[in-house]
Amino acid sequence: PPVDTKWLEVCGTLYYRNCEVGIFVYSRYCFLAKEGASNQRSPFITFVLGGPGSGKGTQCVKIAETFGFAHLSAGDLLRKEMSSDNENRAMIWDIIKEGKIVPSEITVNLIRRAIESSKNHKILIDGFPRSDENRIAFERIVGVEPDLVLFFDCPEEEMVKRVLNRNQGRIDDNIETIKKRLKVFEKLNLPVINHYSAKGKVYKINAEGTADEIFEKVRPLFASLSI
Ligand SMILES: Nc1ncnc2c1ncn2[C@@H]1O[C@H](COP(=O)(O)OP(=O)(O)O)[C@@H](O)[C@H]1O
Ligand SMILES: Nc1ccn([C@@H]2O[C@H](COP(=O)(O)OP(=O)(O)O)[C@@H](O)[C@H]2O)c(=O)n1
Repeated sequence: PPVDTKWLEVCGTLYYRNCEVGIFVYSRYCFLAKEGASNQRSPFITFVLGGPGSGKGTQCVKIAETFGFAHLSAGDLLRKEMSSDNENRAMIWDIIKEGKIVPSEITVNLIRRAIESSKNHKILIDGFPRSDENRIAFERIVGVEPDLVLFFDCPEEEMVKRVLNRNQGRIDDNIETIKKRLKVFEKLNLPVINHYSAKGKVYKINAEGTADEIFEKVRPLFASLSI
């Protein structure tokens, strides 16, 4: 099992006082750690995709509330990184302002840490992967594939309208950046959806209508999962 250095120190100290006690405590620790590791359930991962403003975040909140999922938003993780003091903040700011895709290593590592620190094994990853490069980096770094991919299919005019009304003070919710984001979505994100469609993992939902109406189309899918 992974060794906790604090425990190693404790066992070392005990060992010097009384080697049998040290060995006993260490072997007991190893046994319990192994048991804990094998009891951990492997995560059930759902990628939630769709164009900017298609309603991914809104539906994720409802799924999380109703079905007990953890909601990890790639965009929120990047915005948090952008507003904290770190070496990547200026670069992330520039890329988001331009509607481009942040280097995969950065986003995947933020998601990996969020998955690791979540106690929930049912996880929604909202707004990721945005490109084949994102997808391949996730497979390499996190080492798993999604169990399910939700795709909110929404007409462009509706997405533009929603984003312009979002009113959250985001640097990318303006008409110039939205046009760029829509182009990036078509060029880089649709191939990811096609990749998972070919694997039979995509559940496509027409994202027109009210948020409640759309959730009624999402609900049966999650209600049918036995996880
Ligand atoms: N079905 C809907 N009809 C109208 N407005 C919506 C709908 N779903 C979400 N919105 C609003 O549109 C904006 C974008 O939704 P959001 O969930 O943030 O989309 P995304 O995460 O895909 O960018 C938000 O202001 C949200 O309140
Ligand atoms: N996997 C991701 C997700 C978001 N992003 C960046 O974050 C921006 C906002 O993403 P978001 O998912 O919060 O917003 P929407 O496109 O859903 O409105 C994107 O336009 C990208 O610039 C990224 O680079 N890589």
